[in-house]
Amino acid sequence: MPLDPELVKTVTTKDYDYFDGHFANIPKRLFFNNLFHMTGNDWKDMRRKMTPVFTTGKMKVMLDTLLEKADSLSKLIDKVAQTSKPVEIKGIIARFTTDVIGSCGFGIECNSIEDETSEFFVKGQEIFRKTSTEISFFKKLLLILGLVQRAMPMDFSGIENFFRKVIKATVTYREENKVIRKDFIHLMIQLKNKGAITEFTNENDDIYKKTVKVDGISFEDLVGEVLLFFSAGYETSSTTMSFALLELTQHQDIQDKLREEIREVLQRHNGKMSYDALQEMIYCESVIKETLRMYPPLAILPRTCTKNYKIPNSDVVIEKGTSLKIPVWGIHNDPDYFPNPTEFNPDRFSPENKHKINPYTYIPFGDGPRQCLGLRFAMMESKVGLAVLLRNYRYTLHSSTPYPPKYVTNNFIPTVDGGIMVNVTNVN
Ligand code: HEM
Repeated sequence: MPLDPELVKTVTTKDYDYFDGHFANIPKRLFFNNLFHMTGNDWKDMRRKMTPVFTTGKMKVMLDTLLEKADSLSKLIDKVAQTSKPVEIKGIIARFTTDVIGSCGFGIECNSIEDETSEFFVKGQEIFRKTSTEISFFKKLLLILGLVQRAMPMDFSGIENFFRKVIKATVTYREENKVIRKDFIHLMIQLKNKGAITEFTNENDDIYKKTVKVDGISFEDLVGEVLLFFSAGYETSSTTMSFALLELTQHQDIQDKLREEIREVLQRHNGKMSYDALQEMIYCESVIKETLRMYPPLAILPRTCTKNYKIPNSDVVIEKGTSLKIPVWGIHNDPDYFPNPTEFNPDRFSPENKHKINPYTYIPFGDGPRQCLGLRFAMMESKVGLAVLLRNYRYTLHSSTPYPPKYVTNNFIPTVDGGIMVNVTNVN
C-alpha cells in the first residue's frame, strides 16, 4: 500500500511500466474487454484509440446532449420543491446520470428522470437481479465489469447478451439510417468503421472537419468500451454530486455563494449553460474538487506489478503479480496534506490556493498514463447537475439523515446508509 506521495508518483507515473495493470488474471470475456482491465500493449493500443473520443472539442459538442437531460432534471426538481416533502436526492441524481450516460454513451433515451419505471433502468435491474438477489444493482455492475474483484458464482451470459443486443440494435440502426448524433457511440462507430474519428466543431460547421487517424476497433471492443463508460461514469458522477449537496446542506454560506456564482454566470450568458459559461463557474469547480477530496468515489486506486521492481534506495523488491492499493481516501483525508481534513473548504482549490496542494496527494481521477479518461466529461456533467439543482433551490438536510453520514458497508463506492434525505425550497 503506497502511502508516501513520492511512491504514489513512482507507481502511477515515474515507473509506470512496472505497474501497468489495474488487476491481474482478468477472465477473457466481454465484460472485461475494456480499457480499465487491459495491460501492456493491448492497453496502450486501446488508450491511443480512445483518447480522441474524450477531447475538449468532443465534450463541447456532447454538452448539447447532456443539456437535454438537465432540462428534465430541472423540471423534476421543480415538481419536488412544490410538494414540500423531503426527498432522497441521490436517487434523483442517479436518474439524471443514468439518462446522461444512456444518451451520451448508449445513444438510448432512458427517460428515467421522467419515469422511474423506464424500460432501460428496469430491464437492467431485472437482469442484474436474476444473477443474485443480495447484491445491489451497481455493486453487481461493478463486479461484472471487474471494478470489484470477488469470486462470484454468476452466469453473466444473459447480461452480456442483453447489452450486446441493445448496442447492436443502436449501431445497426445508425449505420442503416446514416444517423449522426452528438454522443460517444457515434464516435465509437466511426472508430469501428473508419479507423478514424473526427473532431466536432460547432453545430453549423461540417462535423467531419478534422480527422484523427487511429486503427479501427471491432464490434466486441465497441461494446466493451461503451459498457465501461456506463459503469465508470454513472455511479461515480452521481456520488460526487450527492456528496456535494450533502456538504452544502451543512454550509449554507457556501451554498449561497455557489448559487450566486451560478446565477451571475448564467446571466452573463443569457441564461444558457454553454461550455464557456461552465468554464466561468470557478467556485463550482472548487466545490466539486473539494467534494472529490473528502469523498473520492474510487477510494482505492488499484495497480498490479507486472515486472519485478526494486524500490529505489531500499532492498525491498515488489514481485511481479503483486497487487497494490493506493489509499486515495486516506491520502485525501491526511492532515499533513490537507489541514483540518474533515472541514469542507472549497477554497483549498481556489486559483490562489491550489498551487499549495502537494503533487500526488490529490488523486480522485488517479494519475499518470492511466488517469481517468472521462475526467472532463465528469467535471462537465457535475457542474451542469449542480447548476441545475442549485440555481433556484435551497437544500437542507432532513432529520432522518445523520451528519456526519453513516455508510453502507457492502458497497465499493462510498454510499450513505438510507440515502441522503433533503428538503428542497424554491428561492425565487
Ligand atoms: C466523478 C466521476 C469520476 C471519477 C471520480 C472517476 C475516477 C476514475 C479513476 C480513479 C480511474 C482510475 C485511474 C487510474 O488508475 O489512475 C478511472 C478510470 C477510468 N475512467 Fe473514470 N471517473 C469518473 C467518471 C468517468 C466518466 C464519466 C467516464 C466516461 C464517460 C470515465 C471513464 C474512465 C475510463 C475509460 C477509465 C479507464 C482508464 C484507463 O485504464 O486507461 N470516468 N476513473
